[in-house]
Amino acid sequence: MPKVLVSDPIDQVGIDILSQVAQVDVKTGLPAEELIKIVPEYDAMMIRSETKVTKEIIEAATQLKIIGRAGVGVDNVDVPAATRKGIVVVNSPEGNTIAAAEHALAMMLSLSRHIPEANQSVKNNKWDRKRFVGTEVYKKTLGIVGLGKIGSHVAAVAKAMGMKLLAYDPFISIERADQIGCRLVDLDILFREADYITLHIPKTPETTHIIGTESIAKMKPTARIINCARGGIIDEIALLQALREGKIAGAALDVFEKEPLGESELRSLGKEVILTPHLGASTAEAQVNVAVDVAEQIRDVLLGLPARSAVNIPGLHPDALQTLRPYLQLAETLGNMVGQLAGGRVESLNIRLQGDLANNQSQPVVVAALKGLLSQALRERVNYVNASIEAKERGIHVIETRDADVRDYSGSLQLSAKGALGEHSVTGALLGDNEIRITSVDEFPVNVDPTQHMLFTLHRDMPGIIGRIGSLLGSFNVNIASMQVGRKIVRGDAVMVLSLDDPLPDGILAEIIKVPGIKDAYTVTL
Ligand SMILES: NC(=O)C1=CN([C@@H]2O[C@H](COP(=O)(O)OP(=O)(O)OC[C@H]3O[C@@H](n4cnc5c(N)ncnc54)[C@H](O)[C@@H]3O)[C@@H](O)[C@H]2O)C=CC1
Ligand SMILES: O=C(O)CCC(=O)C(=O)O
Repeated sequence: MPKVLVSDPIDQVGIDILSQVAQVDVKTGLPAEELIKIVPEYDAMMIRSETKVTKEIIEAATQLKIIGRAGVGVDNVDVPAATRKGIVVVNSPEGNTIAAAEHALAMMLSLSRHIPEANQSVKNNKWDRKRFVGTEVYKKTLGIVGLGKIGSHVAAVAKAMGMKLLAYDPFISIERADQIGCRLVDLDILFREADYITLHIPKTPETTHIIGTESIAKMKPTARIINCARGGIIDEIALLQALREGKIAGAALDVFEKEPLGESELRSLGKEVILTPHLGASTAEAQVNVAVDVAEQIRDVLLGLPARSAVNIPGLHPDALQTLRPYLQLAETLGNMVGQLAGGRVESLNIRLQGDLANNQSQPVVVAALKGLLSQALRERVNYVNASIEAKERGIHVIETRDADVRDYSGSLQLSAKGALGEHSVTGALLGDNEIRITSVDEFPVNVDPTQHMLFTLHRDMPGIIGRIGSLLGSFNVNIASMQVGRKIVRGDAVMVLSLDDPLPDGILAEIIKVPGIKDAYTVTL
């Protein structure tokens, strides 16, 4: 039975799902050294934000297949290291959207009405109403940085509260922002005009310290900042100084440059600052959502099924995946075949997606072709996660072309690879029952059912040649299952594709090439 390590607190519903297929060990709060020691035992890890899955932990893992992050941000996982090792990283992109958005809105209202301090004051037996006069959010301007899932929900609620909405998101269209009721502006305008600024972006090199001394200098002295996204998007030292000097009116932070927040002068500030311990996703509903979402994906991957929200392989809706699955098999077979025809050391792979395959959902087909191409060299080390990165590291130049007008079959795929034995191409399609057919080799039309052992020849189309090859194979006790010849003109060049019941013995290729009229011969083993 596979083993799953749950190293952060996860809702029981997730543990129950995993327990159907695996032994589940819940060990929370382990130091990194302990994780490095025990990770070789595990096939899967399930985490929230506390566990940092570092390169060292990933390198120590010997059978880890999947890391499941019960939440959105995967910045606590070294995704490139996982990818290189072929480990799938999955998350729950939507499970805590509402929780995080509501936390940001709660922070905004709490800042406006000083709720945490007022509450503390009453609990301290005071009745101080003057100190806690607040401001309304109605008709104020909210600047939303990052108009994705959480930012959009914040926008919808803020709009209902009568706020004016500005947004900055370089990856969102004006039409989408219009639909949400936001005016898309550049960051400079947002900083200058907003009364409240709420951050809903991932932490990346571009977004690190996007709020710092320079940006704060552009803000209104009445501005309030809310960060329920990631620590480090705000420069905490610059923020502290700005709050002390009254350059802005307040800040509400759920996330910090270092978590848990250690010694920090932010703690010493008054009602202008609200701090929560990374609670954005901490609602009962969100924790059930993310636990189910991620546990189901871990279960599926352990059962050999694809994950629906992998961050390091092309994601696909399950329905789309169902349609694409036979094409993935086709692409892998063709990739494997063309890699062998090209003789390894492939420099370039041209992938031509034709007919229905020319749509944008077919990216995984490209990955499958690369997986097939590299499978001779890397065997089980290559998978859907690391195929693209392995191809890149080997310097394989991948060119994709899409042609929806080629309609010989509903969808077909042509791969051309240039390697040690020159440039070769194979085209394949699926028959009605999803059976794979090779429909051309080096542009010569054929109709071949690929089998484990195959022989390809390039020869002159002339009488007697097929018989000679047949006799030669017979003399080596190799049984021919089927044979196909493809030619463009009579007595010109032709290809012969033989499916064999037996592997070709050593030395036979050299004999085949000696047959008069044979120009080249290749073996392929699938
Ligand atoms: N405090 C908490 O507990 C939680 C925090 N989060 C964090 O909230 C953030 C947003 O999450 P979602 O809305 O689900 O993600 P999302 O992917 O739906 O949205 C992120 C948006 O940021 C935009 N973006 C990316 N780079 C940008 C840049 N340089 N400038 C401006 N916009 C940029 C993207 O175009 C996208 O629209 C993530 O960092 C996530 O980790 C999410 C859930 C809970
Ligand atoms: O697991 C948590 O509570 C943190 C959630 C979070 O930050 C995220 O989903 O990105």
